[in-house]
Amino acid sequence: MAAPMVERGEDAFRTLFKFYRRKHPPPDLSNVLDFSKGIVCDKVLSTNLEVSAVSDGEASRAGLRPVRDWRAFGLQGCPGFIFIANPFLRGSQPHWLRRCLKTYTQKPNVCNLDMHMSPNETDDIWGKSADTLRRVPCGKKEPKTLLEKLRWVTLGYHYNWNTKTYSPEHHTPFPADLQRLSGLVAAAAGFPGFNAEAGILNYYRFDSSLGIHVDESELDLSRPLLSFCFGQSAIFLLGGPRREDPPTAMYMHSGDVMVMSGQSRLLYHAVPRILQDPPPPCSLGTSLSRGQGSPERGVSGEGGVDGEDWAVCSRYIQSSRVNMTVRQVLGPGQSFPGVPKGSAPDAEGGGEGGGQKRRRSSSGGTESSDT
Ligand SMILES: O=C(O)CCC(=O)C(=O)O
Ligand SMILES: [Fe+2]
Repeated sequence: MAAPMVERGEDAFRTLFKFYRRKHPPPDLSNVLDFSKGIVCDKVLSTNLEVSAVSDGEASRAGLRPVRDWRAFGLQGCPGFIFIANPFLRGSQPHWLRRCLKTYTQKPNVCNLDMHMSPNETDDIWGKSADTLRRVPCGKKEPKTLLEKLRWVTLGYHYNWNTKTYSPEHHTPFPADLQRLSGLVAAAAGFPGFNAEAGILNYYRFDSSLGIHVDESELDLSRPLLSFCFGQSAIFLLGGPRREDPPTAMYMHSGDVMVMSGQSRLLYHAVPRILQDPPPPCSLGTSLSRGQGSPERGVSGEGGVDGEDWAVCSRYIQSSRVNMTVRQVLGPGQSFPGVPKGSAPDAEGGGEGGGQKRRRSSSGGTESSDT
């Protein structure tokens, strides 16, 4: 069945969300835009980047190709929306994926499991899951590991899913490497001086989705929102400024990056589906693999992902998708209401000191039918 005709009407977004989420019969994906194929229709526009804003060396140290080689697109009717089709160097996605699974899951970062488990139980999610993930063959029924139960992690200014706010009291250092990566992508997109202050990492399984929402909790909405995806492909729906506006459906493949800025910063969006069999070209098989036989491209001197860690990452990602959204919360010189200027905590985070429905419930994050 073809995608339903979307009308400007109350339920246009909801109708398409349900259409793409449906399992039986599987939805017709022929209307889903695939930026990895380039400019395939007049809705897709080419976008110029600030090629000289990022040196090749800086890009390479963050695991990115030279900016002149990035393929960036815009969308008719969505000014400020930039889709960058996998700008990562071959072999650098495993590095970032391992950061999402092994490092950013550590305290003092906050995750959904903290809502109903003791700090002791959630203090080493990777360590408590790795052996099982390495050992148990795919398809074998075993109790879920903590990594498989993980739905979201927050970084920097920790998003409060209940009040939908950030606060100066709940802040921990933002990971310096992710801050650098975000600064480079933002600069290439025309936003020099981007200061990554908050991150929401979403961990999706095949039955997860992220409900229709708009990200408006940041105090300075003139700064872009960046989104990085790893793992299984997903369908992303980008709507309009009103909740009921009909959305455009697009694939997000592993390595793809989105920048939501300008008018598109406040567009409604959702992730109705994670795809089990990504359509070709499947970026998982090529760009996310460590590239057998080829030298590993390390990032910032981190070196490659060793075999033991890769066994865990690759097993996990066979049935998962990880998305990082990075936000600047405060504008330059801005402070939280009631907090005198200059008293905000250090958001730079010199080290690693270190919530789908985004119908955000108390536990927030992605929703899946098994939680
Ligand atoms: O997973 C995605 O691609 C979207 C995530 C998102 O919209 C969010 O975290 O606000
Ligand atoms: Fe969002």
